[in-house]
This record gives sequence, structure tokens and C-alpha cells, in this order.
Amino acid sequence: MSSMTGKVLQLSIFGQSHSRGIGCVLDGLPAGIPIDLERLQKFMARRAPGTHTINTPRKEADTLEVLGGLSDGVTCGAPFAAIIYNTNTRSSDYQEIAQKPRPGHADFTAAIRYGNWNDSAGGGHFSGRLTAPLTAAGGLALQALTQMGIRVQAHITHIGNERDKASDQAIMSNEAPYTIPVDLLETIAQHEAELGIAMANEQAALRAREAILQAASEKDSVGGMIECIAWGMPAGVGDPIFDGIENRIARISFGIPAVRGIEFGYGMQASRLRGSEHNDPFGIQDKEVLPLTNFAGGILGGITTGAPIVWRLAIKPTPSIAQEQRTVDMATMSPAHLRIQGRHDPCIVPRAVPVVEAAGALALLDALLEDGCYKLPASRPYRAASEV
Ligand SMILES: Cc1cc2nc3c(=O)[nH]c(=O)nc-3n(C[C@H](O)[C@H](O)[C@H](O)COP(=O)(O)O)c2cc1C
Ligand SMILES: C=C(O[C@@H]1CC(C(=O)O)=C[C@@H](OP(=O)(O)O)[C@H]1O)C(=O)O
Repeated sequence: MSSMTGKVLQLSIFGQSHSRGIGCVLDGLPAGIPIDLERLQKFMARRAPGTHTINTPRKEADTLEVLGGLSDGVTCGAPFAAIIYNTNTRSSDYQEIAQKPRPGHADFTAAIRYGNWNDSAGGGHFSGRLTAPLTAAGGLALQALTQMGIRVQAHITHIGNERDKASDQAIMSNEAPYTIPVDLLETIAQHEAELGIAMANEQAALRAREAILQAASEKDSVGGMIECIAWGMPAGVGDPIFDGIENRIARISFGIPAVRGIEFGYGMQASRLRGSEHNDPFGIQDKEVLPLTNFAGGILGGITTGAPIVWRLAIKPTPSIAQEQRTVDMATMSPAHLRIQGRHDPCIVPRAVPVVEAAGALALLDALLEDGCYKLPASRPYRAASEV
């Protein structure tokens, strides 16, 4: 298994859902970035399981134990390494699954690929639990981006059939000079904290909650869509062909289990427009050239335009559902039925929102570092010898 990504900012994720711990090593973080560990832990808490009734009941504090990479709360240039201990595993839930693969999960493909030596408890290395260290690494990247005035925030556009039209319209109709809609983002954050649903419209969030609870009561699950926006990326970052900003964001985003699709800017709907409708005209603002609208989602030719980067991820419905499903018994090679036991998210979308932000931040920071565009504030290029 190779769970590594990144060119200059290289991330490696390790562990399984029910192993002693899970963690990450992040190489290539520039030295001199102050890291607020309390803020990082709060960011991780947005993803942690067991916090809302609409999520898996598995309770994990997801406390990050930092092993290296920081000195006096500042990145020191050495690889960042951290571990999160798994404290609430219940592997007996997975006894049957080792033999009878769950439809929609990775049990079957992992068994074939790894000759049945894979750890299937809790989904093993394939589990959504591995997004905890991804979120930790991405949380560091977010703090590094904040130093440069870049903000990355995601929200839910729909869960099942429940759509949040408020944020939808506000984001896509955003035009130059692309000011950050601070009030809207605060409302979304408040609804995420209170209702567990990162939507702008409270009624839509309540309906989305109901849709999740309804699916769960029917021993079923629902999917949805997350939109993410990065404000403040300078123009001219990225590369054509294989290392475009789309490629980079997509590569890390598909590291989030259950992601099924990605689109940028107007995305798939662009296929229905005419050039005259979809092209973003250029203008000049504050002596800089800028697209005046943002159907392109901030990327042309794989390179940033200076407008916000906008992308959306389609998340499938949780594969582990409580109703009886058809599978096979791989030991006896006979048809079988499976009733999945255990604790599962009836919808993955709510907890995946910070993970999407983390994945995006890692991709963008890596591109900035590779292109030599990452800049610490002018006030802190070196630590004065007297401070050492
Ligand atoms: C935050 C998060 C939580 C998840 N929770 C569950 C879960 O409780 N039960 C489950 O079957 N799948 C869950 N998944 C999805 C599976 O891990 C995923 O579908 C599986 O590993 C197969 O990978 P694929 O869907 O990318 O093909 C979760 C994913 C994420 C990102
Ligand atoms: C623990 C987390 O989510 C888990 C993701 C997951 C899966 O198959 O992806 C299956 C469940 O694991 P378990 O059966 O051990 O409770 C979820 O609870 C987490 O995200 O931290």
C-alpha cells in the first residue's frame, strides 16, 4: 500500500482503523510557521466521530500526539510527525466481513489485492478513520496558508435531495473583486457546530438532518456534495498537463474514501453552456488583471487566475447499511446474505467537510512551495539569534 502524496510537501499516512494508532508524516513544511495546536485540535474535532447524533456512535477524542517537526510551537523544518491513538475499537463487529465482503466497501478488493492479509477490522487502512491524520496534516497546511492571507472553507451544497440554495447562489454569483463572504461563512460554521450540518440556510440544514435520520431509520444511508473555495491564491500558480491545480486537488481529494466525483467552477454544467456564457471576461482592478466572473473556478490551463478556486466533491452514500444485502462467502465460494453489525455514519458528508478543506490546503500549499510562491509575512523571514 502506498499512502503517500505531494511533490515538495510530501505526506504519508499510516495505520488502520483498529490498529493501535493512526498518523501522518509531513515532509517539506517551511520552517518558521507558528502552529496553534489548540486551533489544530479544534479543526480536527469538526471531523471526529461520535459528536452528533447523525454520525457514527464510535467515540474518539482524536487527540494528536506530536512527535516531531515543531520547536517552541513553530515549524522547525524537520518532518512533522504525529500519532492519534485508536481508543474505541470493536473488532468483533467485523468477524463475518473477513469472509463476506460488504457491498460498496473495500473488503473484496483489498482481499484480492493483498492476498487476504489485509486488516479488515473497521475497514483497516481503507477506513474513513484515516482521514483523521489527513485532517491533521491539512490543518497545518491551512495554518501555513493563513500566514499568506489564503482562506479555504467548505460547505455542504446538498444531502440526498435537500439542497442549500443560499450558499450555492452566493458562491457562484461571487464576482470580482471576490471579497470573502465572512458573514455567510460564519453562519455556515455556526450551523455546523450546532446542527452538525455545514449549510448556510438553517431550514435546509434541518431538512438535511431529517433526511439522514430518516435513511438511518430505514437501515439505509445517503450521500451528498461538498463545495470548497480557496480565496486569496495569487495568479500564476500551477502547471499544465499533469500538475495543474485541478490535478493536484483531485489527487488528494480522491484520497478521501467515498469521494466519487469532482468538478471545478461551473463544472459538469459547463457542457451545456455556450462559450459566450461560460467565458470569464477580464478586467483591471487595483492595477491587476482579474477575471470579472468566475465560471472557470479560478483555474485556466491548470494555473490559478487570481479568482477564488472553487471545486465540488460528490460523496457516495455510506456503504455499510443495516439492511440485509446479498454477497458471497469467500471461504465456501457460495452465495450468502449479510447483515452488517456495528457503528456507521448514515451519511459521510457532514464529517467530511473539514477533510475536504484539509485536502485542498495540502494541494495548494504544495503547488505554492513548488513554484516558489509561498511567502511568510515579511516580518518573520528569520528568527533573530537573540531569540534562539
Ligand atoms: C469521514 C468518513 C467516514 C466514513 N464512515 C464510514 C462508515 O461509518 N461506514 C462505512 O461503511 N463507510 C464509511 N466511510 C466510507 C468508506 O471508508 C469507503 O466507502 C470505503 O473505504 C471504500 O472506499 P471508496 O468508497 O472510496 O471506494 C467513511 C468515509 C469518510 C471519509
Ligand atoms: C471511526 C471513524 O469512522 C469509522 C469509519 C468507518 C469506515 O468504514 O470508513 C467505519 C466505522 O468504524 P467502526 O466500525 O470502527 O466504528 C466508523 O466509525 C472515524 O472516522 O474516525
